[in-house]
Amino acid sequence: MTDAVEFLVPSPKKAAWVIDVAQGTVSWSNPTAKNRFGEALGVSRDGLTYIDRELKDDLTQFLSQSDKSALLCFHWLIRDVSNTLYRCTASVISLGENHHGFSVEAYVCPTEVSNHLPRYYGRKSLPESLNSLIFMTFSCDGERLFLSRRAENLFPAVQSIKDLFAVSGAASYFIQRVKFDLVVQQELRLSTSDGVRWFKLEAHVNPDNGNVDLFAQDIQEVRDLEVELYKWQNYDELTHLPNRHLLYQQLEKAKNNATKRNRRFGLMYLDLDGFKVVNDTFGHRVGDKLLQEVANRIKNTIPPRSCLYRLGGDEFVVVLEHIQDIQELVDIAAEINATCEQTYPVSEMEMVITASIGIACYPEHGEDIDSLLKNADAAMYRSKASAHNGCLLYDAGMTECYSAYLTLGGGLRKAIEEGQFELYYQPKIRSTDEYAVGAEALLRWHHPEWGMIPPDQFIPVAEESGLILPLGEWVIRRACQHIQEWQSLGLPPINVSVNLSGRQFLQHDLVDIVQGILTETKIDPKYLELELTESMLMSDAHETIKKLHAFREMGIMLSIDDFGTGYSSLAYLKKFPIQSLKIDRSFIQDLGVDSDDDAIVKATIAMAQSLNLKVVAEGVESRSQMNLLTNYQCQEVQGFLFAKPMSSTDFVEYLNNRGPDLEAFIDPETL
Ligand SMILES: Nc1nc2c(ncn2[C@@H]2O[C@H](COP(=O)(O)O[C@H]3[C@@H](O)[C@H](n4cnc5c(=O)[nH]c(N)nc54)O[C@@H]3COP(=O)(O)O)[C@@H](O)[C@H]2O)c(=O)[nH]1
Repeated sequence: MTDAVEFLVPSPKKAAWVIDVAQGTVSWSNPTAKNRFGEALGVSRDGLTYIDRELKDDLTQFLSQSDKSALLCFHWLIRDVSNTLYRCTASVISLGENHHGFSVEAYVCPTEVSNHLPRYYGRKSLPESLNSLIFMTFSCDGERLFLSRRAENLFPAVQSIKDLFAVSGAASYFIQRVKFDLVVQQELRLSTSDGVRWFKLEAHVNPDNGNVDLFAQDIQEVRDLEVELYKWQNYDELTHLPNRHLLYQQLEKAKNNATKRNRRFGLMYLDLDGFKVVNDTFGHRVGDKLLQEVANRIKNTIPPRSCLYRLGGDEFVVVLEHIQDIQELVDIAAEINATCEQTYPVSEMEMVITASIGIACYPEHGEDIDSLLKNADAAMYRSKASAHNGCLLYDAGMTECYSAYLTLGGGLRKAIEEGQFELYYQPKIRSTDEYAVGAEALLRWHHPEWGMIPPDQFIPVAEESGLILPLGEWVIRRACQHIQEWQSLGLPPINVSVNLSGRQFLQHDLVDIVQGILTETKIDPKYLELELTESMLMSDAHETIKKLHAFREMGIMLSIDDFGTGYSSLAYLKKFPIQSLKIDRSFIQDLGVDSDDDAIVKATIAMAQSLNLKVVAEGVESRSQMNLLTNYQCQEVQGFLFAKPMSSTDFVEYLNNRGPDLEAFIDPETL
């Protein structure tokens, strides 16, 4: 190696070699070049490394045409042993008298550049392909020397390299790095004539003249896609709230902070009460709108520095850091409950929805994220089971109860197959003579291990899983079989009502199923009554009315259950072919105590009578309630004052004692 060559080689880390053009050989190469490029430098023969024939011809031609005293460069592409593309920059050097060669260095080459870079660009005008790239040259002081056509269009006002950058701090840092490292790749925001955009920059200091060659690749679209992808992975599309993925990340951070600083943080699990019914009856569009409204309301209720997440469906989680004591969490949850239950104007309706909340606090209720979430969920479930629109703080006893809930779904399927269900009957009492003139069929599950499970607990699970369809069909069939059995025992033929669930009512072949059961059990349809809820009627009104008329044409009685708790008004009910309505027991509870309830009950009875509807009051527990209802001219009552729900056998006995005389029997349809 000559002294000149040694002087030219900048750093042992950089691949560098020398080409003797006349011989067509690599006359010297440093270890980096040998290791990195191996045979790509040239083919070894007789102790010499011969360069590619075509390259030799090009270099020879280049030498013959150029002024060898000028610092000219020649460029070509080469791949290293791992197939990475490099750009070779060769400068003319003297290898002796009238004997010239090239000193070569290689730089990693961005793919886009590699596709366009011509074999030679020296100092001649840039070829078309390079003009379509964003390529710029600046002097070592940062002054603009050259801009390709595309760069010119994007950065027309650029005089100095600094003018390119959207953030001046980023400019100084980038320029410093280029001066120090000579080759820099970085993604930065540049100010273009189209506004600020993201670019991938690759800058090289040209070893021949110290100028900075800058290739820029517009990656704004890639960045936009990355942002979209991030949003898609971490945010809920409907409510724009962060999702489960971000929740786990924040919980980990909250836990680490709390552990380090010996602090608490709280977690609330929220689930909307009866949201499924809203979806089933009003459709998903209304359901979605309601979810957005609820999410906004909760977000505006929780304190700053807490965050609301949507887990999916109607489930939300609130994470509250910097909590002083657990009572603070309970107070915030109560506040959420209070704001949630205010009406929501959705699709020209005033909708009501409440939330059940379970609370867990770190570290008291779990030392890891999964346990905390599980325990808050268990508390939420417990809260929902005891009353809607409530909140409960986790305690250890809830876990057992919760696992029972989770296994209910699997148990239900088996229970249907193994006949663990039974229908109980609660009499409906005629106010004038207090005889039982009807009954409501109420489902009971005798679980082999857990004993009697109340319907409030398993009906929602059955709805969720779809098992309500076979179960609901079983209920109608069993009730009709009992009606038939009781009549064959010579008892007065009374009317029996069966509860329909929302999902069951939407079943497309429900009318056919009921018709099939009536044919099978041979009972007169007028003794069967279907109890619907207000929300069921609000769904697809046209389909609903069609279905209700089909039932009426069959002779089946129709009634509205839990009247007053839903969305409809008596005037609205006029549209439907129903015969009776049942005032919800929440209005009966405080009769004679809360004058508002008295007023509502009185007005409902009066209006129902004017519409020719029979009124049944449910949940009558005391004589004073009964007296008031009789005064208000309520035709029928149902409640523990007279009888709790009982098995069919007990009901037969009850009817024998309390049922109307056959001779004095009044046909329910005439009531
Ligand atoms: N889709 C179906 N739903 C059903 C079916 N069977 C029952 N259910 C629904 O489950 C809810 C709870 O029912 P249950 O535990 O049977 O409670 C009923 C009565 O026991 C109770 N009741 C009656 N009188 C009183 C009283 O004086 N006080 C008091 N605290 N409770 C009383 O009310 C329930 C009957 O309510 P309702 O149906 O609104 O008339 C309940 O919503 C059932 O509808 C089924 O087969 N399918």
